Amino acid sequence: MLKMKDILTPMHQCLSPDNTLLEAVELMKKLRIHTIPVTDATRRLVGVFTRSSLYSMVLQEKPLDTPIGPFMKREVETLPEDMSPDQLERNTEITKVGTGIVVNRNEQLIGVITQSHVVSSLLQTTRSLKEQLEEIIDTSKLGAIMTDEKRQIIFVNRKFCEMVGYKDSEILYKDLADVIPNFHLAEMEKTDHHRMKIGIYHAVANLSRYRTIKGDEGFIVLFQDISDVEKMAQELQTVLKWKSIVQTVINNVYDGLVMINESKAITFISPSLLELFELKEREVLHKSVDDILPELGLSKIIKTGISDISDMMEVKGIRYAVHRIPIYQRDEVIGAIGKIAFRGLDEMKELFRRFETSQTRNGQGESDKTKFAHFTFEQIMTSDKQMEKLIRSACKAAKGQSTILIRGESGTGKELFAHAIHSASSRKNGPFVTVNCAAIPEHLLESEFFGYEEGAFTGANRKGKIGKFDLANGGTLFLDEVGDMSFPLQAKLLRVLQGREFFRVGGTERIQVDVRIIAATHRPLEKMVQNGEFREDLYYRLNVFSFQIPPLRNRKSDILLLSESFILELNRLNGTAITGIDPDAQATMLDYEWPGNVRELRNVLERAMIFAEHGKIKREDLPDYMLLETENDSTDRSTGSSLMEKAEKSAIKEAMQKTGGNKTRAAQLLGISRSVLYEKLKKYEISVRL
Ligand SMILES: Nc1ncnc2c1ncn2[C@@H]1O[C@H](COP(=O)(O)OP(=O)(O)OP(=O)(O)O)[C@@H](O)[C@H]1O
Repeated sequence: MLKMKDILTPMHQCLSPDNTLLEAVELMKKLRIHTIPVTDATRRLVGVFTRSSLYSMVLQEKPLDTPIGPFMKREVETLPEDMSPDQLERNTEITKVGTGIVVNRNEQLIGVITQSHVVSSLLQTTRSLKEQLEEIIDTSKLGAIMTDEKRQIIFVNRKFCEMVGYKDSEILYKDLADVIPNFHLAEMEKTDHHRMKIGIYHAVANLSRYRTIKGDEGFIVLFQDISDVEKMAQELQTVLKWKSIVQTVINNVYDGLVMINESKAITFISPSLLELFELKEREVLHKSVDDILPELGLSKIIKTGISDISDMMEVKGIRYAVHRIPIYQRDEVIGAIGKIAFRGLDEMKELFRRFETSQTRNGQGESDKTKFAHFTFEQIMTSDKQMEKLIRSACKAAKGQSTILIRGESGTGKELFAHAIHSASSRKNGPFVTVNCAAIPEHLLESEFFGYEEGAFTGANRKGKIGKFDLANGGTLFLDEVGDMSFPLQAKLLRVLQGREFFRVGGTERIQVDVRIIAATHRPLEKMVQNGEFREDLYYRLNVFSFQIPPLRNRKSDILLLSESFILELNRLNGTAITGIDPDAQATMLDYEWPGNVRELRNVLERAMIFAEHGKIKREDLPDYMLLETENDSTDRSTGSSLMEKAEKSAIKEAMQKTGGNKTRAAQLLGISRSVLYEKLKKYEISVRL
């Protein structure tokens, strides 16, 4: 860029109009310029004495002492001294005069600018620009080459020489293809960036075209060395690999892990912990642990710097303990780790014990169980409208003294209802005694009900025994599986129900009792009455209030509601850490027919929870027969019932095999009652000797 101060020749000496021709020629010679400014006494410019002024004086043979005033040129092109470089450059391009006269604002002479000064200054600027550009290109991290129209290399920079391993003299004027054999112009032109290997370097090449002075087309190719980037990518891969290894280790070695920094912000949290507390990583990271998981009490470790173990705590029925450990750097606490244990807490038995004593367990021993009702209507969980109506009606019926008959498939909650009715009745403080009419051997049924007098039998029981009616005096007698009672006993029962009195086996004393009867059965009593298997009079005696509990398959919403509550209860009972059921498994459960109803649901969950151990129950944790049934069900619903029977048969066979033919245990395993198991064994002709 042209600058006034670089090209200006200051004029300390100049001419006045009175100076002679001789003085003018002498000054021209001395200053070696052809145009000399002429000023007045105040240095104001009045004209210029040029070579043409000199020629005309000589041609007119003016003597050497002639004053130059009349011969000087008066119209002078002047340049203001504060001209900007841009204006100066523009003026240089358009001016016709060889010497510019520079004046100040008062038209006083400052100096002159000659064309030769401008040219040499321009040359100098161009040269330094070229040098700067070459330096930039040469020190660039990009390899650069330039070819002429014949693909011959006419310029290379230092980085490119380094990449190809040649000196510039070995490359210049060589064909591009000879220097980089894998440089394929056609391919290069397809994309903006082309990855290629040059020597040991990984590079991205970028091609552009330019017009040579002759108007032909040459190329400029820039090569970006991405070896470092590649190396970084490889390192990143390794780091990522290690990250997943460490993550897997952390997830498996610890049940749950959370780390915080000195500002109590969460810096790491393991997936199992997120799942346990139903959190999302992005909502948790870098947030204060006091806001997200205050129950862990982790932040206090930052203050105390002393590690400790929490008491047993509980979330969603899953018990856990937190081992809080400070992280030290030199003597300073820079964070803390919370190690949460919730799987296999065997080693924490002591904590368990402490916890257990603070909880009231519902198992209170067999004898108590038979004497008191353990459930109330509040404990019957449902979100089903029909069930809710049923509960309301049963609640009302409970207030009276009438006999109540509860109907429903196996495992629907008939016994639960019986308990609840008793608990809601005026007899709630009296005994609640259960007799499973199907489980007592035929020949003992009578003595079970009515007891026997001392000496009625020989052997171990000769001391006598009071029967269930006696036991239930003042309370409720629950006759479960009443449809499975033998015909003769039905008559005896009817008599008691009518007269509220009976004789003990071997006794003569008439015993009177105040007992309310609640009976339950899954059997079709009406059909049995028709077939003469069940006494009609007993049927009417029992059927004063009758409640039909709908099967679980008809109250789908209860499947999930009950599951949720069973998971909580079973986590507590078995020390598992199940957080829920994943959507696939839920769909399977909703599809399934649940022949064993709520009892089967509980058993299926218990088994699945033991398989899954922690996290969510997955479809594969459910029993095979359920998967088989729901699979077949979804592929072909028209053959549903036969497939269900097939699945049921195989489940029963499996249970019988597993229990070595023990029907009580097999029925428990299947979640059905013994009498239902008998029926099914008969229906499917499954041999008891397996
Ligand atoms: N609505 C419910 N809410 C909570 N638990 C339930 C519910 N219904 C049933 N259960 C549970 O399911 C299991 C089976 O219930 P219950 O023994 O009362 O069924 P049942 O109809 O009497 O069976 P069976 O005819 O085989 O004797 C029990 O553990 C009971 O606590």
